[in-house]
Amino acid sequence: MVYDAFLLVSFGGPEGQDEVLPFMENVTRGRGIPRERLELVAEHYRHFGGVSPINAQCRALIEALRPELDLPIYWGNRNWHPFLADTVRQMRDDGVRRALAFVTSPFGSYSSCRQYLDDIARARADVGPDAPEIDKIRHYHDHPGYIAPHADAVHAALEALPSRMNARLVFTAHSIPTSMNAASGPGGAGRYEAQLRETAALVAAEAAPELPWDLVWQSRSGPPQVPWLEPDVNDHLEALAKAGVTEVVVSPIGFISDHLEVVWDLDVEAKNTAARLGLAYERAATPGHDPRFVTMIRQLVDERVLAHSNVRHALGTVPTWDYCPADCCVSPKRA
Ligand SMILES: CC1=C(CCC(=O)O)c2cc3nc(cc4[nH]c(cc5[nH]c(cc1n2)c(C)c5CCC(=O)O)c(CCC(=O)O)c4C)C(CCC(=O)O)=C3C
Ligand SMILES: [Fe+2]
Repeated sequence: MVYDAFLLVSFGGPEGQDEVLPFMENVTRGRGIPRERLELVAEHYRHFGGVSPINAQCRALIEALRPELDLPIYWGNRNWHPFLADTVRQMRDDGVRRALAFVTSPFGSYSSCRQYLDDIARARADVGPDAPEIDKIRHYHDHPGYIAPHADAVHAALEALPSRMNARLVFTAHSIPTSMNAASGPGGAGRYEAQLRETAALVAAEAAPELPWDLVWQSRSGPPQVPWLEPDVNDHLEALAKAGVTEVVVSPIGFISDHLEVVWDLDVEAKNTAARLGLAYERAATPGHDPRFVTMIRQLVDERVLAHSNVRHALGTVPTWDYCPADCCVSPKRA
């Protein structure tokens, strides 16, 4: 396949206090999120001057990608500037015909896959019939370029624990409604949790095969009567402390960078929970723009450009696919 541009697609985040509420409204539009939850999360952004770290992280990733890619690089977000529709319009004006899109989430599910596909489709429709074709790069939950930086980070965090006695690895990812998890993957195969479990197993095997580990969930939203994936990381820390664990490494394997859900929900909230319980706590880093992660993106581009080469880096067995079928990761509201 011939591509004439690379497109980074991300979540977006506010970059000042006056941008927090309009951003939050974009995120939650039509998603049934209670007003109190919205205000609570807005407060988290306010602690950082209303500036989410995510846009700077996207800019750093783009700079790291420039020497690796032979294609012009564009960037568009779901929820904040630069908005995807503006970027796709610019691509059209620049004469781009067919672009390859990399999404800043490695996993399936409506929130982490299909919603991005819908965003791309809507942006193209906004631009009109001469909008470029845009193909999304596959999931990369078990790519060596995703596993290795996480594993090194877990290793470094373990080294920072006071003794490594009675220590436990806690992997965490964004919680989603259980119905959304069930609808993840072709035919609704619960792929979100399955992929995350595989990522966790691979990172644990590479970083600390001798240690027990768990996969837990964070940043739950939505109305209380809707079931989301559990246990929550804070509840899990309580259970571990009760069971005699004294030291934990928390590894956010669900995320590629230290965005707000990492620097607030883990570095402030979960850390406070651990302190209250007397647990030694280290949070492992995310890939960010680690050179191996950047190389991974180049390899994923090559994989699609040289479709005949048949090289498909993967350490696990949960399959990945290039084009999501129509029944893949559908919104549970519409399912
Ligand atoms: C699976 C998943 C990922 C990982 C995949 C991916 O990376 O895409 C993710 C990432 C992110 N989520 C983010 C921020 C928010 N997510 C929210 C709300 C929600 N997230 C959900 C799921 C996910 N979210 C869901 C099911 C909701 C409920 C609303 C709905 O059904 O859609 C809300 C509203 C308040 C609240 O309800 O918490 C905010 C502000 C940011 C930016 C952080 C920054 O600014 O640094 C990032 C990277
Ligand atoms: Fe999908």
